[in-house]
Amino acid sequence: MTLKPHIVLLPFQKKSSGVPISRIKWHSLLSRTYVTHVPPSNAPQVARTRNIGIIAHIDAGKTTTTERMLYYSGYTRRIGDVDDGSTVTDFLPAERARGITIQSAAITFEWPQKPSEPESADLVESVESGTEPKSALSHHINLIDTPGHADFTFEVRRSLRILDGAVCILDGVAGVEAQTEQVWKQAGEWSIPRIVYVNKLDRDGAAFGRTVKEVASRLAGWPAVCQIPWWEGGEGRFTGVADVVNLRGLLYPKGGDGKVIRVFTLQDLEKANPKLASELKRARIALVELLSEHDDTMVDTFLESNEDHLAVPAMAILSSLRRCLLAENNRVIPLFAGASFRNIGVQPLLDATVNLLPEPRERPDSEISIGATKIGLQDLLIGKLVLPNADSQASKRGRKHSATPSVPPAHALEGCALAFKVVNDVRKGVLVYIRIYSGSIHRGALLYNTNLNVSEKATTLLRMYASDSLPVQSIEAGQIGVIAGLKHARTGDTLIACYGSKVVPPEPLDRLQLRPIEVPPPVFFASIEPNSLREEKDMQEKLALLLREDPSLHVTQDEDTGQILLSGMGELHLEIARDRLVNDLKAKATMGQIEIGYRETILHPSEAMTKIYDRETAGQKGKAGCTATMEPYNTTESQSIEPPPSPQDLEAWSHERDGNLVTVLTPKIHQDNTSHSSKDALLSPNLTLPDLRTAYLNGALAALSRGPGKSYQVRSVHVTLTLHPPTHLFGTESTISALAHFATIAALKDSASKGGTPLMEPVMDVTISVDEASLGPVVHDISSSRGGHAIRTARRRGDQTSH
Ligand SMILES: Nc1nc2c(ncn2[C@@H]2O[C@H](COP(=O)(O)OP(=O)(O)OP(=O)(O)O)[C@@H](O)[C@H]2O)c(=O)[nH]1
Repeated sequence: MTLKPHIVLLPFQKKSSGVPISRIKWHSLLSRTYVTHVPPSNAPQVARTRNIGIIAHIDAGKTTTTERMLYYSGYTRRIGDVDDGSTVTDFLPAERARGITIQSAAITFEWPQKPSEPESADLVESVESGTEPKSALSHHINLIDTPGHADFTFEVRRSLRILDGAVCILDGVAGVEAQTEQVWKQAGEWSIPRIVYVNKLDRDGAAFGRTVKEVASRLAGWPAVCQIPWWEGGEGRFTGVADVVNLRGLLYPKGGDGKVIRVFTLQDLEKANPKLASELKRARIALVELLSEHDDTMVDTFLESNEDHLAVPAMAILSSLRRCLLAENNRVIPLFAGASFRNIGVQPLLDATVNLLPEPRERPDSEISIGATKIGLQDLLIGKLVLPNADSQASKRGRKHSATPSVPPAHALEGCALAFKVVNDVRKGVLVYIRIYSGSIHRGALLYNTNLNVSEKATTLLRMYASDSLPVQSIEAGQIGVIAGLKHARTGDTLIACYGSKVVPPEPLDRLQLRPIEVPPPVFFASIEPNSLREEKDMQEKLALLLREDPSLHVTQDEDTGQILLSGMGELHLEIARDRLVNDLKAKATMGQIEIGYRETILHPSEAMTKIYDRETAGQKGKAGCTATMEPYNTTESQSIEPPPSPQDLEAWSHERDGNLVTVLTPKIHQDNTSHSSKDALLSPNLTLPDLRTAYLNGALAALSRGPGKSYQVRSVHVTLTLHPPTHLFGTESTISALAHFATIAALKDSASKGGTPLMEPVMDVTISVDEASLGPVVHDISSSRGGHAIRTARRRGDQTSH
């Protein structure tokens, strides 16, 4: 089979050296005319959609690469520059001022550019039958540019969960860096297929071979080298790439914008640059060998090609790479080369994202939860879920328990989306970025927020092009879009649309939540004060908006001083939050010094402290009680800690949160709501056992949020709350929660009276990678001036750095 590249080779030109060189314009095929037409479709097809993220260490060149992508796709007419603050994606003033990406920006563009003439049916058929690469047809790319700084890890995680694939950019000089390993691991947690782009190969000290080795050792995979760098004269200037899949050289004329590329076939290359040609052949052999180890079809193709590595068709290699990349537990990492700043290598990278990374339907079913039940969304839609009624909220709403299990009315679900980002736009107001996981969301649809239990109307739907937007009528499954004007939705909320615009979806769809992201506890805080009393309300509103945008920020109020405290993940995180609040949202407020979020703990176990509530409220008799005991709890040994031994008729339930363990002990409740020791109904009719546990847990957590010493959060304690029938009966959820709160505070005070509440400061385990020569000074610096301890130094395999 001969591979027809989706580029037109212009007639050979003879250079003075006599070497034939073909000259192409990337995607110039798009100007061809065709006879048969595909009917135009308004909704972009899911198969032609890629939801792609760019992940990397800070400064690896994510924004620079994104700017080139936008330029080559025709979205921008000039190339934006990070260094003069003229990029499209880093559009926040703070991002432009600092030259770093803070918020992920979602941008949509077409790659290759949509042709002026409709695509021919022949071409579509060739792509569908696998004789032409997918990149021969225009695709809809939703690109998320993510921040690289460690303080914005949460922002990266939030973007990662909605991606179908990712491009990991490496700095060709620095290689695989600490944050690269981190984000790589995080992307792995969501099983996101990833390709690697080695950038900055134009810089002095760039080492492609070493970077490939680091990909193998530090990202724990098998690098499938799809391109090798083309250095002028073998070691000089970086001038292009040799394409291992298609066996050709792509030379970028110096100083150009990268749109014109000279293509060399292998035969051309053998004459023009024999060294590169032989490297290219060796790389091809290695690629075919690697794929054969992971993909049986490649073994067959290799045998059919008379065991000639060079004769294996390019399309077979592309398909094999794709199969490996999409396989469960994949370890093959396709690797590309370039220098985005010099406009080298970006178009082939775009082709690779289309050809290798999956479309939304090729991803595993998205995990959802309905109460404590976890299931795939598609499984829910095809009726695989049967919920036991104990888990249902029926009892909460005063409905009687029913013996028959309930099947969720999945057919009522019109659309299900995740709000993955909230941004306040100066002109357009609050924009909520959503990814649709099922069905579609139409303009005017009533959306039920299952996290907040509120409904709101999607009056305006938009497709975003960085800071520009285009109104649309609907957003379909697999797509990313924006809803403007929502008043409540926060980052991470699940939004549900039901047929018939029901205000509350039928049970249990009202509790359907797409897998949430754990928000890590904050470690730094600062006070925020309005400049005058009149500004307080406005500041509070703007803080609320900031929290909708970024759930890793927390706002609390000191009960004694009334001071408002803003806490976050790091100093930079809080500084940026202040910039957003004061400069962008124009709140008239001042932020105090950034301080460390200490924690309080206890040293001794407490006595059992019981609190009883026995009173008539609104004509109803109520009686409830709770006993709390507390003991030190070592989180590092949490695996080995078992729930405390409980008497035979008691049942233990434990929950760990922010380094504390809360155990709730209740009698074993029989089906008829009685227990072993009593024939009376144990729980009031409006209360289920899960409700009771949640109420206890909330009460205990509220008590632990403020220590008795210096009002810092309490950590490393184990609270045990016990419900004793028949004393502790008939409370409502809020009285039970309040009792658990008071009982826990009493236990905390009792422990504190025995040995005080020592303060704990956050300690981080940090891995520092340095070259061997700098090891001594760095260790000295850490221990002498920064009070740190180097726990271990080790040499990375196959690399000159120690950590
Ligand atoms: N020499 C060279 N410099 C590059 C290249 N790509 C990016 N840079 C420079 O590297 C610096 C960082 O580039 P960015 O694109 O902002 O990197 P980033 O990964 O988006 O950075 P953050 O958003 O802060 O995480 C800028 O000064 C770029 O001009 C390249 O291919 N070659």
